[in-house]
Amino acid sequence: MTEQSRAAAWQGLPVISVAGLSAPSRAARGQVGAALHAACRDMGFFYCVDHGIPADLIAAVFAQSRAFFALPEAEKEALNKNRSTCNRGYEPLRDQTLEPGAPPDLKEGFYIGPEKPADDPAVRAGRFNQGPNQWPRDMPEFHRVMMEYSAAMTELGERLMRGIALSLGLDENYFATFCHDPLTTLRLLHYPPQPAQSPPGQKGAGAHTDFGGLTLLLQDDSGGLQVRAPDGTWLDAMPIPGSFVVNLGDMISRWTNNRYRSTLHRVINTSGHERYSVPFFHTGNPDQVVACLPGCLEPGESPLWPPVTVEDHLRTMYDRTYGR
Ligand SMILES: O=C(O)CCC(=O)C(=O)O
Ligand SMILES: [Fe+2]
Repeated sequence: MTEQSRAAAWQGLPVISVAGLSAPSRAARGQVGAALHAACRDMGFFYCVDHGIPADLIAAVFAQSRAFFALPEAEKEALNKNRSTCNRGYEPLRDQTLEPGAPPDLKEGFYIGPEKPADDPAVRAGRFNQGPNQWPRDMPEFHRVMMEYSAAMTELGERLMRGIALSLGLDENYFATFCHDPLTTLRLLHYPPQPAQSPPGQKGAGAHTDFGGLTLLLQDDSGGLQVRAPDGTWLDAMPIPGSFVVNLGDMISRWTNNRYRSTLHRVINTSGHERYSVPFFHTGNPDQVVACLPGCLEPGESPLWPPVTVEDHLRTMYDRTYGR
């Protein structure tokens, strides 16, 4: 690696206990809001602890994910997301290029979203990323575990968005329409060890920002996730057992005119073994128009981006990174 990197767990990425967000006391919730404010402004990334997601559910998600990626190639291919009208299912190795100009990403994945039947009005209208999932046939626990986890994570995403509202001095429910019937994506990822003789610039996931509202990431103990600090160095986001790495997506930077950051990050799996991670994207309601918040503009300052809907931004970014 030619670029400087350094350990971030205690040198840059804060660890935030979010237990207070569920407290009846407004002051306790406000304290979490203040911690979120500093983290979102400085880094756009933090470790989230005391989140209430059961450890056995997290362990079950990892176990099912490992079992899925160990299936014969033909069984995974039968669920290729090319067969889905809404980007659900299996994403083969090197399918996505997150970093423009870099080699395709050395990762394979599996996409799961809210289940909508083919006759749902949004699905009939061809709305982006909405529709039925594809499920592996001979993994009896897979569906239940993933749906239970998605439901718990959707709730955690909503809870954190209330904290973000507080952190911006807004009404706690400011993002309620954004959190209503949200697009969410549960993404299982598997990174093979990166071979020593790789093409220049090869990564597991090229440098990118996330597209939606919040990302809540589980990572195993391999390491390899790096976050770009404001001074341009790459920080290693070391695994902290029991935590989520939370980062803000493009919707929050657009809302706040970059007061809160949607920060570049990437993965390089130099651990020498398989790496598994599970990002959950709380992308938001597809119809939400995201435009610069009035409180985030100084007199004479202009918005950095025009208003956009969640759905339009997401479609643009999928097209860009999957080369369509
Ligand atoms: O695997 C990771 O640790 C990060 C994945 C990621 O950044 C993404 O899927 O957007
Ligand atoms: Fe990401």
